[in-house]
Amino acid sequence: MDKAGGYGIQALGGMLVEYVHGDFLNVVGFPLNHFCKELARLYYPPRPADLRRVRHDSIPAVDTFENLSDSEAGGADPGQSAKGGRGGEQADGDRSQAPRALDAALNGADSRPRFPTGLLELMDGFKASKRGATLCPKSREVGLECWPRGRLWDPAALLAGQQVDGGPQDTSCLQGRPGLPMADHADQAGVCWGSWSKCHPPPPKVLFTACKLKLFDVLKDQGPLQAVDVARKLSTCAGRTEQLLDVCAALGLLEKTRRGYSNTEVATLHLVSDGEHSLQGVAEYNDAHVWGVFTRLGLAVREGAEQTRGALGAMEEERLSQSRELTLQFMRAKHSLSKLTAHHVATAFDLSRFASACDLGGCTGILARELAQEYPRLQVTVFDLPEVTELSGGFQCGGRQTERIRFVSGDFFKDSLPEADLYVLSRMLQDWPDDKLHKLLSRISSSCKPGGGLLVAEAAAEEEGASQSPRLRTLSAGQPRSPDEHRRLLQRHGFQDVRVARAGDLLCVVLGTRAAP
Ligand SMILES: C[S@@+](CC[C@H](N)C(=O)[O-])C[C@H]1O[C@@H](n2cnc3c(N)ncnc32)[C@H](O)[C@@H]1O
Repeated sequence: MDKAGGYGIQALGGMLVEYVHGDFLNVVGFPLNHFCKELARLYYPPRPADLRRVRHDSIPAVDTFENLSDSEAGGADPGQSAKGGRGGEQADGDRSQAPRALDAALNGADSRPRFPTGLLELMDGFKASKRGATLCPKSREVGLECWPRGRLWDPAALLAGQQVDGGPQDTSCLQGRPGLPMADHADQAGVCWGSWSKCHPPPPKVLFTACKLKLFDVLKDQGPLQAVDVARKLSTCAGRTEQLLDVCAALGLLEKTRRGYSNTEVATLHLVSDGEHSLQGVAEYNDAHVWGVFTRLGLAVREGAEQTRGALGAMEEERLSQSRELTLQFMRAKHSLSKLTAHHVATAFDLSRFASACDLGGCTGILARELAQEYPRLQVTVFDLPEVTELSGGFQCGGRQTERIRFVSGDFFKDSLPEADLYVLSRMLQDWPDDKLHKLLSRISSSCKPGGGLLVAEAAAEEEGASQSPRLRTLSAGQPRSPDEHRRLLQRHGFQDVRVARAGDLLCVVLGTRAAP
């Protein structure tokens, strides 16, 4: 009986406690959070990237930590965390960030999941691939232990009309669309799909189909379930559903035990449609608008990438004005991906010297929100096409930092750019053909004041000289660039002191400072 209440909340006695309102550690008896905040005010804080999440196994409900932060965000947001941190180059440091960074670590706010590289490669895996690769990319990170077979995508072999191991011929059985063999999608150059077997549908398509059927939602709420029960709930064919479930299990998206199928961690986190970190939007968009383009690989090679893009009807952005539903689908895809990367981009460098930023093509404003959250003095403008900004309201989730974010409609090729100390281009450059890319960069360069900055975040391509996988880009008129190519691009447009950082597995972030003209 050495405890005030007769038991220790940090030990077995924690079982008696339903929830804690406030600071768990205060209840334990030592206000460690407060103590550390005070320490952080005295000393320079560690970078978020260097912090490890503090775990207390004896804490009865981890949720009790969620709202401890008195940081700018007004509480813990599962979207903010310390996994990324000022990732690349040494930031100069900003003392005003100190309590926040430490709060985040101590308060368990670093609940951002590890970057699901394997899953995204699975979703995007059909766009380009490594020749002869087994496509088992870093799969352990996300639980994608193995793919059904090796050498799934080999563009060179496809073009040569050779057979490719383990590929699908017909996914229609899984989609309930009888008699629509993949051969129907074969492009005009005669790309041979014939060797894909019905038992080994293309992994991305399996994933898209499972998402579309809401398979992961059903298992989240009611799993583990036997195949026949899943089929009943989805109103699908029992035999085909079992095959779909088995392939999902082989891909590491589901677990199969005697009790039935259940979601793996990666599925729970990223494939359940209402999850905070759901990538359903990406799956939905890729399935509806990207998959079909890949099947026109031969046309792309014969007539050029822009032709292939043209096969969709128009450039992606031009099509946005054609349908509100398409625009929303596009925004959902960018939004869900950006949620995973925005923090890495915002913290790749210390941007605290800038008072204002403009995210060009900022879409739903996820990066703007992260920037405003990370830099308490920063005013952020999201600049995007009118059809996008008009729908952006549906993606906002409040928070104090939104007062410092505004949305401006316009076309960055025609309209004057909003004034800002820092211009941001996230995932904007690699899809544009060179002429448009240079036009955009030169407009930014003219608007940017000396001493101002340009921050570019793009999917990281291999460094020049590294052994590069052969690529066939079927979708885009642009091209991925290596960090050095980005550096030269910015220098060419009047930016100096260009620094490069890696942000997560996916992105390369580049920051340049506008030289005096
Ligand atoms: C590939 S998305 C990138 C979205 C976001 N930056 C991200 O990192 O997820 C391209 C964005 O640029 C916008 N965009 C395309 N052309 C534009 C233009 N001419 N003027 C303004 N925004 C444009 C699109 O509406 C879209 O939101």
